[in-house]
Amino acid sequence: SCTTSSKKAITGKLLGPSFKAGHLLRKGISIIPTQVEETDVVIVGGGVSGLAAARWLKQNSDKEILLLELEQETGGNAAAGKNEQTSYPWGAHYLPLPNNSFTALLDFLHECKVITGYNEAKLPVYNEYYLCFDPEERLYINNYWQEGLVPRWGVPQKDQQQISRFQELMDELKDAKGSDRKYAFDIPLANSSADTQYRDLDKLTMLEWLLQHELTSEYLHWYVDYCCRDDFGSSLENTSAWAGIHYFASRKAEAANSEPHRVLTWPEGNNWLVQCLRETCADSIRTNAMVYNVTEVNGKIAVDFMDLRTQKYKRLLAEKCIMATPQFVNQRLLNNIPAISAQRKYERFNYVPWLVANITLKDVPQGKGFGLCWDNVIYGSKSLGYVYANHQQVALFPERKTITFYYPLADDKPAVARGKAYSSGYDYWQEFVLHELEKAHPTIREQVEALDTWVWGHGMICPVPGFIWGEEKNTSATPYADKLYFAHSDLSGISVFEEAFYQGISAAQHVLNITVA
Ligand SMILES: Cc1cc2nc3c(=O)[nH]c(=O)nc-3n(C[C@H](O)[C@H](O)[C@H](O)COP(=O)(O)OP(=O)(O)OC[C@H]3O[C@@H](n4cnc5c(N)ncnc54)[C@H](O)[C@@H]3O)c2cc1C
Repeated sequence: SCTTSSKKAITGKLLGPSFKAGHLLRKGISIIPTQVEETDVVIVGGGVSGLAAARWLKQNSDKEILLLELEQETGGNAAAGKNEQTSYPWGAHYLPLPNNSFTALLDFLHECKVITGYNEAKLPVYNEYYLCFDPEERLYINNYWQEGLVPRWGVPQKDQQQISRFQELMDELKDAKGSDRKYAFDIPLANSSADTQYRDLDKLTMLEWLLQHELTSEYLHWYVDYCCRDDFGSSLENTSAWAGIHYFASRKAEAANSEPHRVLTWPEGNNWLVQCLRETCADSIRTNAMVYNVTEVNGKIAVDFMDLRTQKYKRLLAEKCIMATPQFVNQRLLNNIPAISAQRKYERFNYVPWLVANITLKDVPQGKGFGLCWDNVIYGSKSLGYVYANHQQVALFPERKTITFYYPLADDKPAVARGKAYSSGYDYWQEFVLHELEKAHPTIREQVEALDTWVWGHGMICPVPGFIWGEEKNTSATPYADKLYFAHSDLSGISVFEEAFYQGISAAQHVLNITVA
């Protein structure tokens, strides 16, 4: 924690990923450790991608592996916290029902009993405790809470018609296939059609695409912009149209006991899934291990790290290594492999900063209209509203409620937004969050007891036009010398659990020389 405050009797802290480590890595460490250990495979980074790679190697080989994670806990962006009443997410909070073609993910969900079995039609049966309970979503619009997030309350007829036309276009694109017979939009996105008819949409912004289709309604624009901010932290103006459409057209789930649009969620968000992944490889994980240099020594990969607990420097020598770290980190770690540092460019890897707050209240004030839901969004606000963490608890009427507020800092260029975010203290963020929430709940301040904030300086990769199917990302994902592999969600270009999981598994398959299906 950085600072604490008791302003207005609301207690709170400002938290975030290890800032000191980032500073050390930017400055550079040139120490060559004398303490050396050997292993078969090293995985750098213990987010979803690194953990998915470790699980796969454990289950499909007898290789000795070691996973090095900078923070005290694994999980990366899918971090979670806890108060006396409930667990809550600091990052990722839900997983949409996956496509049934993504069998590796279904197998994992079966393993951790999120899927309890399959019906006669081979459709997955989902555990009812993890399917988001009703009521799922509401939107505060024209001074009223309406059910669902698509704007309707007080929305003029002509706008509603445009919204319907947009939804019809998305439904068509959901079924569309390219000349290679692959879906135009699929998850993992690497399985999507290579047909230029679709991939060329990556050259446009989502706003340009809407305008090309004469979709001009401000209500529709707000809704699509909200969806881009929710999934990518970016706005209509800087999201690739391919990525924006992917949000609506890539999901084709079918379940035995659920509507396809429902989501899987837990009070602690996707950290629940992280714990399941972690259990499969716990004995191979070393936390508080800050990797600062990865290089090639006598045909092996040398991974140098500092043990943050003992301040000792160590080297691991491995046959193979998976970098499950984002490229803005790899950029600092791979400088001593000339073939990599000379060839790779990172300018187009843009990471949007995010602000997340967890707020404990006596009660969420009731406004006019539909009651408290899991996801509560405010029309016209640049925040994503809030998620109600107690929603998935089975206990009724908790004494205190906890809500998680999300805000992507998408208005400035990422580096500028990051600078501002790092230089703002706790009091600034407390006021910022309360001000946003007051747009729907004018009396909320009186209810708040604790308000903690978390700044993600590099929250999410932003799919700016030309990035997803561009050269730069492709080059960064290419393995080096059959020894060094890359597996972070930024190499998909969109930051979601499914892509991180896919990246981890496909790197692990490459390590084992298995051709990826
Ligand atoms: C606010 C927010 C909300 C989100 N909500 C959702 C959601 O609801 N649903 C969803 O599917 N996705 C969501 N996401 C995205 C999701 O969290 C990510 O896609 C996914 O968890 C990323 O996993 P990863 O392994 O690719 O990367 P990361 O989580 O970035 O993992 C990288 C790991 O590497 C470690 N590391 C970094 N540097 C070093 C070093 N030098 N040495 C050792 N280790 C190092 C980091 O500490 C980290 O643990 C959200 C993201 C954010 C920021």
